[in-house]
Amino acid sequence: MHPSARISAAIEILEDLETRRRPASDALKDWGLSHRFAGSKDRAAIASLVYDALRRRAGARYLMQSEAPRAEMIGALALARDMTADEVESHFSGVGHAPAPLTDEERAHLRAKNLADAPDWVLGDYPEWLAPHFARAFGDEAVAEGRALAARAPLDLRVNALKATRPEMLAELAHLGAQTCRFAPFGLRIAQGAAGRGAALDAEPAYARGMVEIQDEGSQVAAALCRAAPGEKVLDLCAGGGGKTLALAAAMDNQGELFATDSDGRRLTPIFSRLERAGVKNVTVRAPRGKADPVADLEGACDLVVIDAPCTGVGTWRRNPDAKWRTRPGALEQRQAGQDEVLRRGARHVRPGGRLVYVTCSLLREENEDRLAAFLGENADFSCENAAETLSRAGLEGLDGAASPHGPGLRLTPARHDVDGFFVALLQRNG
Ligand SMILES: C[S@@+](CC[C@H](N)C(=O)[O-])C[C@H]1O[C@@H](n2cnc3c(N)ncnc32)[C@H](O)[C@@H]1O
Repeated sequence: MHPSARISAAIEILEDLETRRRPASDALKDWGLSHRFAGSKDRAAIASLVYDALRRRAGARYLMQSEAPRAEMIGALALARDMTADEVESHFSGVGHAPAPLTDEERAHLRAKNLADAPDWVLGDYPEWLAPHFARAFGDEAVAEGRALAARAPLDLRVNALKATRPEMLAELAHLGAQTCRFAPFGLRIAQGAAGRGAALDAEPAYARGMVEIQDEGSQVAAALCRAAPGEKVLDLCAGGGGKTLALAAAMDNQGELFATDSDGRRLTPIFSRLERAGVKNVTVRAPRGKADPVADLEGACDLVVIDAPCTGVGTWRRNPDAKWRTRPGALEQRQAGQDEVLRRGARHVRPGGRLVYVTCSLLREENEDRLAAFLGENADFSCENAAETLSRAGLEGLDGAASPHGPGLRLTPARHDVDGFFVALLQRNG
């Protein structure tokens, strides 16, 4: 397909999102099914255009003074792709499958490119309703953090220490431009290609054999901060598809016991094949059965309980820009209640002297420091390590600027650390 025809297709998909209010991945899939002539390169390029438009939706709408999908696309080409007004116009020729030429009004807004008086939520490209929450979390850095969350993410891999070493995998994946990550001890990073095209990892033998896993560097650091050690009894209470479980098992060198469960059994489905592929032997998956607690026997018995809590996922917007517009204000309150509940549940399974780790991929205080403070207020037998202690115990002293300014706990952000946003707090149950 001609690049202009891809832009037309992306506008069509943005219109579909607007009218049917459904996830971008569903709309893209349906578009592919009904346009079978489009090859994989076309589909990837169209998806990248749609996601770029979602990343810069607030800025594009403000720039173009319109919420129309076509205006979003024009604005996004200027803001996310740095196209000049002439370049944008060259795609909107109306010839063949290209979108119709710009109207005088569209041309005027595009050429003025005026964001000078835009509010912070437009400059940072986050939903208006989140503006007070961003200001509360980041103060003067709200725009910078929003902008970093609106950027494209690189592809991060974790070398599976059960099967390979980082130097081996660095050499194995050199042709993809792999580099060592800045903070994660087993991390490799592969930059995105032009126009957001990622590396074809599925075709790599190292990936097929479980020597590397896809995992954002922030998530890898969160797992490393847990200090899971060989021989320990560990519970991963919100294991989902097993991203953290695999990292914890590798840190334990397959020794000791690691229990993985989740309140939603369907979410555990991918974990079985992932464990197999990664050569993990010390994990027992406990899927929920009816109302019975599948880990009731572990109460008061675990050296370490990891709570990778359900959250709004604000920290993952770089990879999932659709989510920032789909999350509604009510979701935040709902998440907070879920987080309090899962913290209470997790605490019961920690042995005296054991550790409880609270992790979210959110950056909002309401889901992080506030939940931690509420938990500590109700549970005098737990105390929270300070950030410097947590970093030095995990051998991650180099992680500058990670101490949360709002209380104990650590905050990794895309603007400061160039990783997905995460919050991590290490709690100790007094002996
Ligand atoms: C952030 S996701 C987990 C991601 C996963 N740990 C990973 O690294 O791939 C949060 C998970 O918590 C689960 N969850 C929500 N409430 C829960 C509860 N009360 N007990 C256990 N799991 C819960 C959700 O079903 C969801 O799968």
